[in-house]
Amino acid sequence: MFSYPYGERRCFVRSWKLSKMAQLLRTPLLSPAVIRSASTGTMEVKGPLSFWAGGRVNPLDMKKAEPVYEPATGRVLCDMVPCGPEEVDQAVKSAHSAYLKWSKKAGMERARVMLEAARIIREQRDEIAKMEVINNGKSITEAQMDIDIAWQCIEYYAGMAGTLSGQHIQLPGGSFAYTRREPLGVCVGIGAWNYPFQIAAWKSAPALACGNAMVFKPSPMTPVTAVMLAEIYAQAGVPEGLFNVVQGGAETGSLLCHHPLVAKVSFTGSVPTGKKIMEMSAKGVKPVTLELGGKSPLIIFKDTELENAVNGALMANFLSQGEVCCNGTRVFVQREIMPQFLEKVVKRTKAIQIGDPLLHETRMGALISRPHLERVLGFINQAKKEGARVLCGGEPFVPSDPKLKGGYFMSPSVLDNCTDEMTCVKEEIFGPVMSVLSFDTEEEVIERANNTTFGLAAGVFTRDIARAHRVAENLQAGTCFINNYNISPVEVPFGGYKMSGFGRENGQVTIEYYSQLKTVVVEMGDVESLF
Ligand SMILES: NC(=O)C1=CN([C@@H]2O[C@H](COP(=O)(O)OP(=O)(O)OC[C@H]3O[C@@H](n4cnc5c(N)ncnc54)[C@H](O)[C@@H]3O)[C@@H](O)[C@H]2O)C=CC1
Ligand SMILES: C[N+](C)(C)CCCC(=O)O
Repeated sequence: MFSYPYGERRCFVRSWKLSKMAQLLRTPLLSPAVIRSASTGTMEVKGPLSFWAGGRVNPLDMKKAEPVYEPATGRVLCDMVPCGPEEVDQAVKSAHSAYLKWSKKAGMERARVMLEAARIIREQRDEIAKMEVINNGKSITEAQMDIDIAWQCIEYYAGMAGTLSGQHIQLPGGSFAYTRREPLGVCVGIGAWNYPFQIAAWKSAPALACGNAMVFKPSPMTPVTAVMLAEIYAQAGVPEGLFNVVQGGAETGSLLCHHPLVAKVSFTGSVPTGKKIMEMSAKGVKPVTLELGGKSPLIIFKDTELENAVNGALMANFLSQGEVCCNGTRVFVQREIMPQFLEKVVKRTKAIQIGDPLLHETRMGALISRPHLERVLGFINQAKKEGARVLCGGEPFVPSDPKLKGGYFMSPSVLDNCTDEMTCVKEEIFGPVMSVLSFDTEEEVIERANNTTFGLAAGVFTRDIARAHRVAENLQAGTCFINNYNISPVEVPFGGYKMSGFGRENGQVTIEYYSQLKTVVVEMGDVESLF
């Protein structure tokens, strides 16, 4: 079992040594001009990618550096140097001292700084989106939407910071009680690689609005843009240490979960890791938010407006090369309209332009890594063996542009003839693979849709409003879309049922996951003692 290795005094000595050794860099990682002049295959990111105490820092042991790849070309983009126990301790301590200052500010004071951060993101939106594309492989059009959602999220919670308040409760004899909504302290965010900047914003915005500080660990595959967010918060005027980035993988993540000064962990990623996060956090009785995977159903009834349903199915499956946790990958189509639906959906899928993700006409970029691409292609092979029919795609794709030859591309796929028992229908593939299943009745499809351990999202397409709401009521999922799919306004709570996790991100309710309630009881009379 892991136990935190440092006592307070030793920790101080080590911290001092580390701060002497570590060079705190306050210059931005990348200037907007450098990013603007970059194109696919040209970018190199140099210098420290971790950030605490208001500047970028390199971990002590540079020998542990791991290469980070540009998915569209397969080139090395930068090195990711994981943080060990000493660096994690430094970052958490820097967050804690910032928390002591930030939590004493009025909500409106916090709001002003957060609005400035949102403004800077808006101003630098195209550059951040470009870096996201180079590091993640998704298309620039999508990355720009992701960055827009990120600043909107910070703006939304800035607006909420000034509204945080308690209750006044009248008690007998003029006595009363009141409640205070207080921050938790240092919150940890652990992110996945599919929405690197957006996940950092979804976690930090409500945390900071409530008066907390955050230490964020991005996925080791996408370390770049979280540091840009840290620089933006610093530029906006947060206290030094309020939003920190530590780089690393499982080991660094586990150090964060065990650190005694950490009050809460918010995690986005796979179910197996989510379980480990919960176990580790349980040792310190720390609350967790878990945003895990899914195998969401999308149900299309025969009375639907078919063009919209086809658009919905494409949006439900092919955003970010299918690497989206809430994707509606089990598409149930009512038998009578199956031929028309398949004809249209296959035609549209074949027309998806795959290629250089920095080009505006590209609609699908590269998957995150070579092993992940192979894993997704493995699911297609397995599906064929189990009797599914590949109507299109499902093959490695080599773009004509020579610089993209080493990229991790594949053609988006539609699988027909699927049954509920097939691996492609049961397991999260996390790639551009749509499995289509037919159904006859509403009752039957609800039962089949719910027959999964996941419960992140679901969708229904129909013109019958009573049916739409009845189906939404009966689907076991944290989000149900009616006549659309995968839109994510920041005002709307997002999170899972069943093994897709718990806790919510976005919306008003998330304030409750980043704050705690204190009750203050005030006696106005004399104390009546029983003794
Ligand atoms: N819900 C979602 O949005 C996502 C779901 N996934 C699912 O997970 C699969 C694997 O993707 P990964 O990035 O490998 O997900 P993962 O769950 O392994 O990693 C997510 C994050 O957790 C960290 N982590 C891993 N092990 C940890 C540990 N023991 N303690 C603390 N932190 C730890 C990782 O470094 C990363 O930052 C995907 O193929 C997909 O099925 C992946 C990304 C996002
Ligand atoms: C933005 N949205 C709704 C398409 C996906 C966000 C959830 C995730 O991290 O996969």
